[in-house]
Amino acid sequence: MSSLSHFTPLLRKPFSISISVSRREFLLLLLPFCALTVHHPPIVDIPADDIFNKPLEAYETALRNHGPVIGVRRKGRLEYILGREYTKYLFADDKNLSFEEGVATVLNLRFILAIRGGKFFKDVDRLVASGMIPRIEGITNRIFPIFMKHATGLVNDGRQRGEHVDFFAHAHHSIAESMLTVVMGEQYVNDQHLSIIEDMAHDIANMTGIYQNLSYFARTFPWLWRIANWTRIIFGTLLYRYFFVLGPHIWRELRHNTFVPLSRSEKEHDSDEPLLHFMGRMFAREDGTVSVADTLWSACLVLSLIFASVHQTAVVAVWVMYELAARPSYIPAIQDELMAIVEPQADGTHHLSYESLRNARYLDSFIREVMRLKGDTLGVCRQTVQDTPMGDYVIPKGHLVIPMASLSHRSTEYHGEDAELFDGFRWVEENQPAVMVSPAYFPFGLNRWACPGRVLAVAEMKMIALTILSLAHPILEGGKYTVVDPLNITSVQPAGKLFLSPLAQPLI
Ligand code: HEM
Repeated sequence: MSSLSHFTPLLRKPFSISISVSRREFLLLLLPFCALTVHHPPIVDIPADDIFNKPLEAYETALRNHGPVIGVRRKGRLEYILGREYTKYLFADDKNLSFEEGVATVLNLRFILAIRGGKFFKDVDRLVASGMIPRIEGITNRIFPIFMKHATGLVNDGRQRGEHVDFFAHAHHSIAESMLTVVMGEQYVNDQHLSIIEDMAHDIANMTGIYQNLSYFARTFPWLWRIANWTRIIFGTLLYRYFFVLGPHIWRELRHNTFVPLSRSEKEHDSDEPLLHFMGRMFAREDGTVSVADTLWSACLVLSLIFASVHQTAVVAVWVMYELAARPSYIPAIQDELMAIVEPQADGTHHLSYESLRNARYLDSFIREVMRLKGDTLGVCRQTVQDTPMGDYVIPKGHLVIPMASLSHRSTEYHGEDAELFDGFRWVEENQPAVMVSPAYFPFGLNRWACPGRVLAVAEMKMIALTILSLAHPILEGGKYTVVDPLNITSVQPAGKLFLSPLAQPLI
């Protein structure tokens, strides 16, 4: 019997977080004294085919049969998977379970932790949380016309060709242009820069292994695949295009201007300031200049921001549009809502401000329901930085720990008896917007490291959906789509032929 097992009944009770965490700390103190008898979680062998083709059933069955903490080997790595009851501990315990270590491991970016005192994630977080989100009103005003322009082009294109549209390319392109505008300013938006941003977002997605599950070679020889992939991307897109083409502009903006350091600046919320100038203020020295090292670092931060913001939002926007097309009965209420919130302008055009997007409650609820039920399995993760007690077990240091999202997102204890049922408007009266995370709903993560860009992400998804619905009716061939990578729902868009049937009279 485990020497820790006499604590087990206590840990199984539904303690408040503060009590349970202190118990876990107590257990940690005991660890050195009972190191010889600690129990590691059972290692469960799940065939690779099941992991990649039906992960939800495979992992849920394994957790049901072997307990709520199990070890599973995937792509040559031993990972620990948690059932619903332990998920909240994972998010609460920032000391033992590191977000930065975990994400760096999963994205194949461990070297980033060794640079600049390991401040990479904190800097990106600050950029988004302080440089973008406080300016969300101004940002929305600047980028809404971009979404409207591309939606009009897409619907016209679909009509002229009489064919289905590439909705992922549309979402990716619109978001990339928006981000280029927000990060560098309107004057830098041109076809060449846009194609670099788009290719970079795509390549980094590739580099981090997002499409790895889809390739037999990558799944079977992960190390060889990583080396080949990295070499191609670093010497191709990254150096040749990003650093040599966009790099000089970033250099000029940061090195040829002087900035009032953020600590002294009075205009904290200048809504028209490109993010690059916010970076200038963030890294400005006392004399207002930005050092060479900080300029190069800023170029890297821009790169990671492009990846974090473009790819995933585009993928989830596809999920939302495909679900709307697959469930057309929800569309009239969302179109009515659009008519109620849209702001007619003096020049005859229509605008959607951040405030009006916030009032799109039916669409917001629909987005939340899509994100809850689209089938997330192993999405967010942490890595143990020391041996970490979890229930009856101790998870050894240096391993990824991943909550099984479906067990929380579809839990009847959290969401009621009809938890599995898709009810697109269930959140309208509940007052739980799509950005509000909890142990019951964490597609944007939870607690300290919850996605800092989720307010912008949801606003962009709303702009993408509403601009299309104002012009056309989305129809999926056969009324269905297929899930391409069931293990990577959030990062790989579903497949299906989407047609946009133009409305007789555009709504806006
Ligand atoms: C639908 C789109 C998006 C989804 C589903 C998403 C999801 C996530 C998730 C799950 C995490 C990790 C949270 C955790 O482990 O607790 C994360 C982190 C992060 N996200 Fe997002 N995200 C989205 C869009 C965005 C956008 C638009 C931005 C930037 C404007 C952004 C910036 C970041 C950053 C910088 C982090 C790192 C964590 C931090 O710095 O605190 N994300 N996101």
